[in-house]
Amino acid sequence: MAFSLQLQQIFLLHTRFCSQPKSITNPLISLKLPSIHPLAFAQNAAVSNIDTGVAAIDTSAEEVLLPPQLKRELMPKHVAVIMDGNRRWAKMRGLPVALGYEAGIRAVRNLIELCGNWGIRVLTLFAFSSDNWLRPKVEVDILMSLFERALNDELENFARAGIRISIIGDSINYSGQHDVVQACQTIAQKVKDGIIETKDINSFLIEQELQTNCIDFPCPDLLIRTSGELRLSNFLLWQLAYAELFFSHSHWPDFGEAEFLEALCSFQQRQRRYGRQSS
Ligand SMILES: CC(C)=CCC/C(C)=C/CC/C(C)=C/COP(=O)(O)OP(=O)(O)O
Repeated sequence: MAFSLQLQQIFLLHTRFCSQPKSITNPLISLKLPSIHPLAFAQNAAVSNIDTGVAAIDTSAEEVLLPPQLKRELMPKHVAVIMDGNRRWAKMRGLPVALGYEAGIRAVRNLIELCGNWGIRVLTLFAFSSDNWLRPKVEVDILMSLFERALNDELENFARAGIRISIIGDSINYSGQHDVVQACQTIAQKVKDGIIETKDINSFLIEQELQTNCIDFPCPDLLIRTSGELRLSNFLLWQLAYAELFFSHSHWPDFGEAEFLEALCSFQQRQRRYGRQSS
């Protein structure tokens, strides 16, 4: 219950600070508009999307100061992160789990700042999945109260910075499979109501019905998962179709600037072919 109040606040923030591109016909093109600078913070089992059309943090390409290892023209527009290893980080130090998540939240703050500084427009964080409800109640409660506190603490700062947060998911939790299922249900209903015909169904239409529809979000270019796990765990299943994957051995609370830089350098060395032949 307390958490839904937060969601309400987030959506208020969303309505107030988000500046949407006008006359969008192709969502991918719309996100390249230089006047729109979305930075996203996906919360939930998924996170969200932060969009800033606000001059105060308009990090248009020319103004962004990048570390020398990175090439501006090869920067990802959207980074998605599975923030694994908070409990293990705490256990390794003989600390309670809650302190692992608190350290994880500090790593989130740091990453948001780095993305803002380096001109990455959208950041999506996998914070709580449908499967996470199966964890001991005490751990779920800890996570929920930390989300609530972190969002309460940060909302004003985000608003001031013009950062827009979108919560992705079915109420609090998120499942990539569920997102595809709900998109199919919406489309089936439109066919039933005679709004579209079966032959109109294509990947663009499905994308539009996803909770992360590409009008607000370009699909992630880069997925980072920490803590050495090599799985997608039901995260952004459709949207990660052409994402480059980077797996870090660091536990999430230890994922800082050096680790992010390593992931971005690795990303910039990839040859992205989107299913085409190599050149
Ligand atoms: C406001 C906001 C977005 C906060 C984010 C807080 C945060 C770091 C959440 C991570 C949640 C989570 C279920 C991680 C996965 O495993 P695990 O880390 O619980 O444990 P593991 O060591 O068993 O992988």
